[in-house]
Amino acid sequence: MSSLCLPDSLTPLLMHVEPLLAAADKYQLGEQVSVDWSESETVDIQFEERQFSLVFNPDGADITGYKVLDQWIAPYPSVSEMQQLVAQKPNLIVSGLPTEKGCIDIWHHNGEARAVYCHHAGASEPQRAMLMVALALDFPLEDAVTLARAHARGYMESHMDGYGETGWPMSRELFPRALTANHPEAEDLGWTCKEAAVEPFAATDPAKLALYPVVDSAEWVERLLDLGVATTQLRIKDENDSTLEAQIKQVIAAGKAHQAQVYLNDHWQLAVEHKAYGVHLGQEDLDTADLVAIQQAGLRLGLSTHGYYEILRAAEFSPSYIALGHIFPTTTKEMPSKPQGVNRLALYHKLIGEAFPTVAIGGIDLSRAEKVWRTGVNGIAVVRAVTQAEDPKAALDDFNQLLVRHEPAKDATDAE
Ligand SMILES: Cc1ncc(COP(=O)(O)OP(=O)(O)O)c(N)n1
Ligand SMILES: Cc1ncsc1CCOP(=O)(O)O
Ligand SMILES: [Mg+2]
Repeated sequence: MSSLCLPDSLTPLLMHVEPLLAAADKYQLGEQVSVDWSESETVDIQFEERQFSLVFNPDGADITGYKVLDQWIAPYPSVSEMQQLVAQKPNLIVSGLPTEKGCIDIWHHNGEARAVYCHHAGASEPQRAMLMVALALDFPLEDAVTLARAHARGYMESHMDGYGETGWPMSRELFPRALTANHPEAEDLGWTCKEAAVEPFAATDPAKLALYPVVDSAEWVERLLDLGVATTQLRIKDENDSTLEAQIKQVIAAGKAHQAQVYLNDHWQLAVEHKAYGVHLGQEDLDTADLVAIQQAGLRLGLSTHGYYEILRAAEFSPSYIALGHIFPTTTKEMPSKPQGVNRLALYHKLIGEAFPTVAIGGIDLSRAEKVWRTGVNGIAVVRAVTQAEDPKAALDDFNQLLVRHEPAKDATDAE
């Protein structure tokens, strides 16, 4: 159970908060949230042991908790000025800053500013309501900001032409775009990007993604390919492994011989050098890897994501697939984020739609595979379910029997 306590002055927002909590309940997106109000000046949110506050446009300089600036009077500050300010102030959220052609939301992430941008801001009260609700449901800040903008737009559209979404935002058109070098307006906006713009990556065959074992040796890759696995990944985390390059060359050759999709985790330079089928990279790698070199070499790219904003950011790079995780607790990798669960996964898959193939990963075994598959994802990536199976061949057979599409993927979010 978490709680959301509003100051008296914000109680009119309850008419927006309550339907959102009902939608979160319907789609089982988090714990129950109790709502209250008080004479405090701040919005107070408690989630398990974590307690924090939020204040909109405070007069005084010193408040604890997030400080949200969402009321703007011309002349507006410049985007670059706000980018620099937010980079210095971890608790500052710049919300709906008007720009020449739209509006921008900016927040702090690990010493820098991140942003989403769109052309129509939507309605401000639903935007505030979603920000608070998403935080109370324990979405990370970047997802709360992103959802808030999508909901503001959905609400506004539904009141203008009846075609928007007043419940939980789902369709991609409502969501803002992550501001990266690939956004055609980034430069005109004055937004400084670390990454370079990149062309779309080569396609992967989604039909071959269904079962996607991730393993830590060339021996395992070859064993799986011999057993008919169509997509796999070599994931060697030891940078000092003296056999790394030899194993990489071995799996690339084996993948070609079997006409299989063999991805390499992390080691993109060696992947480019030896002309691998594809590379899998994490969010942090996006800041350092040379995506242009990977794309120009014709390699496929899979990207890890852990929530709404990261999905929107990944989409900007037009990867070959988007991985969504971790879905369930896992002991294979230490995860900084929380398990997403199948219900959030269903929404992420729906958001991505047909734009990119999707792969779910993290804690998936045979007993959980069916409900993951029903979300409509194109692939299920597993480590222990195969590598620790008593009989890996039997495990592959069991997965393969399950991971078949008999009919068009049902939309799990429409299920009552
Ligand atoms: C299919 C797939 N999805 C996610 C990951 C995780 O990648 P990353 O976030 O880069 O973490 P490491 O695997 O490098 O620890 C993956 N490897 N494959
Ligand atoms: C590499 C990785 N990335 C997110 S979860 C994960 C590990 C998944 O392993 P398992 O299938 O054993 O839970
Ligand atoms: Mg990685």
